[in-house]
Amino acid sequence: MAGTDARAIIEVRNLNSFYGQRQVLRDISFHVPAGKVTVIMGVSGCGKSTLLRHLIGLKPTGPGQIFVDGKDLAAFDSREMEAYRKRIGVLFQAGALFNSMTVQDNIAVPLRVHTRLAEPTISIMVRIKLHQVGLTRFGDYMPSQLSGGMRKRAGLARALAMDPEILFVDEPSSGLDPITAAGLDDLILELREAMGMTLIVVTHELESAFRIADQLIVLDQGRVLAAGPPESIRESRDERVVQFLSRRADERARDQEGYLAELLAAAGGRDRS
Ligand SMILES: Nc1ncnc2c1ncn2[C@@H]1O[C@H](COP(=O)(O)OP(=O)(O)OP(=O)(O)O)[C@@H](O)[C@H]1O
Repeated sequence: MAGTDARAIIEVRNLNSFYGQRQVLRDISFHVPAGKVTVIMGVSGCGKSTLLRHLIGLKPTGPGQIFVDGKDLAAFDSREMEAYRKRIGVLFQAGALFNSMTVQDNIAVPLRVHTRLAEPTISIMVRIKLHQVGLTRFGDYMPSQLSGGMRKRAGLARALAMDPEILFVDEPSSGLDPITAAGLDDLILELREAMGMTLIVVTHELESAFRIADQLIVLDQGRVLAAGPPESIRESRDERVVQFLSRRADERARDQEGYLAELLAAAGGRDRS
């Protein structure tokens, strides 16, 4: 298991996934070690977000299985699923904050929905989370008043509100400048160090992936291309892995929107000529 002796908290076994007739994940298998950072990476459209949706129980599995603490996620009854959802936190790509609420009210949402804690207790817990993500002074700000990096941190604070054992993070660095992105990576590592949290991070950012991962799962067209500790991926002689790593370096600054803009500019240029 990726060169680590940690217990597997999640095991994915021969998972396949479909949207209608279209297969997007093929025979995916890997372990998620407890208390470590597992990074799922790959180019856009390779199936990272779909895999994440399976792992958090938003998309039914099959064929194939996902085991949580040895128990098949597909066999969870509603009570077990609710218990699992309480054990996990999710930071979605866009942060998904409620724009009409202050940052502190956003963070309080899971506590108000899932617990019967009194308001003074909730207020203390919210302040702890704000402190944890470095936003102590920004509790009464509206999301629109925050920078992109601060919004991500606020989203992270909300994902941490219930003190999850497992935290899923979708594209932490997307839309952030490199320094802000590195700050978020440090925060992720701190959660592992200080809280012993299990983290599963989805990213297409090579640099960030290598900085934070204990284990890397590289997806390519819905299959696991390589899995293991970062050093074993970096040293891999598998031609497809080498190609993937070099291609990613070339494409670092070229996200989908940039690519589309280039195409449109090129088409515009042709029209004018
Ligand atoms: N709801 C859906 N219905 C149909 N096809 C979908 C749906 N969601 C994703 N897909 C397709 O499944 C494939 C995998 O998508 P997915 O979003 O999992 O990839 P990804 O690696 O997360 O991409 P990105 O980095 O761009 O988010 C893509 O071809 C996508 O078009």
